[in-house]
Amino acid sequence: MKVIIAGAGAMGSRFGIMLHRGGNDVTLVDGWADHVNAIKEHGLKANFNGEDITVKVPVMLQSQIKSSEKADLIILFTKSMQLDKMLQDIKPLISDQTKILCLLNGIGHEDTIEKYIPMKNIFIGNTMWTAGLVGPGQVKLFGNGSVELQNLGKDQENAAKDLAAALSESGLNAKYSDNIHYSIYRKACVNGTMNCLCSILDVNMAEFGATKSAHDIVVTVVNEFAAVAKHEGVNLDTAEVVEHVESCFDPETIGKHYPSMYQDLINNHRLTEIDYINGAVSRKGKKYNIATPYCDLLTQLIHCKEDILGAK
Ligand SMILES: NC(=O)C1=CN([C@@H]2O[C@H](COP(=O)(O)OP(=O)(O)OC[C@H]3O[C@@H](n4cnc5c(N)ncnc54)[C@H](OP(=O)(O)O)[C@@H]3O)[C@@H](O)[C@H]2O)C=CC1
Ligand SMILES: CC(C)(CO)C(=O)C(=O)O
Repeated sequence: MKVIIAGAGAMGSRFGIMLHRGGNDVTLVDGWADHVNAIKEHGLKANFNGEDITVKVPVMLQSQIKSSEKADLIILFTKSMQLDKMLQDIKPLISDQTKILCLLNGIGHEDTIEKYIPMKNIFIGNTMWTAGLVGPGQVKLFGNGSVELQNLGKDQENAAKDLAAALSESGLNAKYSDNIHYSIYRKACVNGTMNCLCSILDVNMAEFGATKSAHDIVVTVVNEFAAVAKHEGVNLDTAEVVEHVESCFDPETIGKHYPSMYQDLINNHRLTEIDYINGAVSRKGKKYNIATPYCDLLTQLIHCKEDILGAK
């Protein structure tokens, strides 16, 4: 399968490496010139579960895509703020058969994708895999994960199941979901707690989980997400979602991970995806007349931190 990874940062590199090792024809596309040049020159370097590996894969700078062979599958892995621009830039790689799979964190990305891609070719989902960028051309990958996905287009259920099976052949542990909007809200609850709180408190997920207030904060934030989701026809089982969120505290699995928002804001002084996570719940809360005080405050605190750190 010819796979393009559109957004080859930490997660795009993980998926690129795993799909390449699984025998697929993988090309990376990214907008960060130093990263692209490092991969071109030295290959993509990864510490993969403790083993140092180098993977030689083709890589293209997003601004320099001309015409090329069309992809069977494009996996979108930009940050939320970069998604629209990436979709504009990868047009030459898309045929009317190309499947587009979006695995970004956050709520509502289908609204952006639908502007560029016919519904029948759109697949959305989320992932519990983790990854960290060490520097240009270099990533650190540890732990296990999973992917859930579903088709947005009618009559594409078998295509979605085939796609999940193809990802699983490369070890990505992907499953078809028959209610992906539930799964996306459930994952957004993980990000709506872990990402902002670890960034504000300067801790990893296990360290946050070990605090006395962690459980109460998680329950309150999950309840705010659930109240908003209900207005959109998604009925979250809040007890199960809290349990799912708190499974991230385990230092034996992914607890030692610093969430992607921490990597952006604290390590790299980059703007965050907060407006697509807690910020999206705040906005929807106002629209539906639902109070979301924790999401409002967490969004404001992350924006304060962006200002303090001069994030760009
Ligand atoms: N990291 C994780 O563990 C997880 C992340 N996700 C989600 O996956 C999506 C992709 O996230 P992730 O892979 O972490 O993104 P990264 O921050 O690793 O990469 C995204 C893009 O940001 C730019 N960039 C990143 N770091 C730098 C830097 N230091 N200097 C200059 N540019 C930089 C690059 O593109 P450009 O130059 O075009 O800006 C890069 O392609 C997000 O929606 C995220 O929430 C989901 C699960 C886990
Ligand atoms: C790993 C996880 C689940 C932590 O919130 C994540 O999605 C991220 O880092 O953005």
